Amino acid sequence: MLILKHNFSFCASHRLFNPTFSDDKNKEIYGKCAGKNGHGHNYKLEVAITGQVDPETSMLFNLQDLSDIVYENIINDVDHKHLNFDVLWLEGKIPTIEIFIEEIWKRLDKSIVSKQKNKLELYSVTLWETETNFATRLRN
Ligand SMILES: Nc1nc2c(c(=O)[nH]1)N=C([C@H](O)[C@H](O)COP(=O)(O)OP(=O)(O)OP(=O)(O)O)CN2
Repeated sequence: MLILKHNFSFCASHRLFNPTFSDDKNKEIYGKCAGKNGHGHNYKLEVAITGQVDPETSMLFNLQDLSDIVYENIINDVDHKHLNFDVLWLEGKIPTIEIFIEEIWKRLDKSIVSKQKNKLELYSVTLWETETNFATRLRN
């Protein structure tokens, strides 16, 4: 099995805050991440795809095309944005790494499947919020 990967980075701010909780409860659950004006992260994103290598092109998928898909569907929407206010597809959600990566997965899975050839499919998405806090979403 071959997995082809491309890495991306972007900057965004967010606030971990549940509007149905009191300020004290938000502070208790999210700690400093509940701060009124939010805080920023230098996010890193790894996108991995799998499929068969096309014998004519010797490529599983052109990495430039993968990069274009990720920019169009994710990076252009979130880079230098506040995730709680500026991103339509995160509206009404608490932008924890768990929720953020799931929404990224859904968008990329849809766009990669729609260009499917050679059994191409999204294999995994890994999102780093900090050097030490990160999550991986694998296909179920
Ligand atoms: N389950 C989750 N826990 C936490 C999330 C999350 O999205 N899901 N997010 C955060 C904060 O947004 C952020 O990641 C924490 O940053 P920081 O405290 O700076 O964390 P570091 O590990 O980089 O720094 P330490 O110095 O090691 O604390 C928190 N939790």
